[in-house]
Amino acid sequence: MLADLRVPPFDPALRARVQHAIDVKTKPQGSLGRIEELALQLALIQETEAPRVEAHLLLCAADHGVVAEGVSAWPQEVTAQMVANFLAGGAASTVFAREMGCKVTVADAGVAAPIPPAPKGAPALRRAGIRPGTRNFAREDAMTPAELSAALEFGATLAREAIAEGATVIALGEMGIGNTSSAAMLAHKIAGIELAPLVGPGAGLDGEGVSRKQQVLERAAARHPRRMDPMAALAAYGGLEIAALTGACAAAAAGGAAVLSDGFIASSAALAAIAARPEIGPRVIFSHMSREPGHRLMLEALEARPLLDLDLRLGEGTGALLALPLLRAACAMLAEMATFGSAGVSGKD
Ligand SMILES: Cc1cc2ncn([C@H]3O[C@H](COP(=O)(O)O)[C@@H](O)[C@H]3O)c2cc1C
Ligand SMILES: O=C(O)c1cccnc1
Repeated sequence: MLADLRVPPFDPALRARVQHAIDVKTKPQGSLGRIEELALQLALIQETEAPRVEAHLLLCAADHGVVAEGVSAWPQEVTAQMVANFLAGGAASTVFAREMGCKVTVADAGVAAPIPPAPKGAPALRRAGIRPGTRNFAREDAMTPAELSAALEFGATLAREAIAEGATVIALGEMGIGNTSSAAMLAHKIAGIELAPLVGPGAGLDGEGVSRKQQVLERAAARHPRRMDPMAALAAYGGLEIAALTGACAAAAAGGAAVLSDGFIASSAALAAIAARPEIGPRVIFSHMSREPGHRLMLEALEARPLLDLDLRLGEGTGALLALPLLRAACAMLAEMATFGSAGVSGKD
């Protein structure tokens, strides 16, 4: 799926025009720092001098067979229960999405347990119908190549639908008990980062739990070569929700939308997409740096500078949602700020 996408380089003439438009605003050049960089990046991604933020969160959930090895502090059924909580609007991410005016698609990319009924009037749940959770990657590959393709395509479809409804920013959110284990394996095999510092507490393991997780992941890592192609790594160690987000990231980039990544797990999906197609990289904005220790290493490998550092360690797209006001401010700066000429301020335009 990723190999067929067209992701063109940015237009240098548009870059020069937008940079000039930013430089003649009534402020010392560069004084709005990363907000100026964001405005330029959004303009280049959206191919317009007037970028806008119409945000849509793709909240993909799935289960992980590797949870049988005791790698999470939480039981697997929490994934299904949290999906019901998303649909009811009571999770952190759905609260923040309402607050930020962000549309949400809740998607079951492969949840193992039955999802408790949602209240009347809840949004529809999108279902991939591929398989109820991955296989235990400590023993065998998590997915077959066909299951991986279906998960990538499922996420790509969600992104294309959101763009067709007007989204200009696609935010990545995930839920899946055990998915910090997948994310650590992906960073290890795709970016070549040492495994040990990528293994952290996730949703709340204690020191003993982290040691057990480390042993399980080291054993799992030995099943394959040290470095892997991103798609092979996704099939071997990925989650269905991570693969769906990889597909969504790639399709959003090809569709001219900005991708707003989230924490450790969402970033592993973006990492897989960028490793497969490096042209996607400049179209991804890394919203924040998670407290999960491996996230810093992953962002360094991607040469990415996150916008926020709020000690979040939740996922669900919460960091992406909290960064939306910065993207909106960047667009408003470009659209509404006066120039030295228009405001009669002594300057250089
Ligand atoms: C109630 C609850 C809500 C969550 N929302 C996101 N996560 C986060 O924690 C999980 C990953 O951590 P681990 O790999 O240690 O299981 C994922 O579901 C992630 O989205 C949650 C975790 C819990 C318990
Ligand atoms: O960084 C994240 O997104 C994260 C970290 C720990 C647990 N769940 C998610």
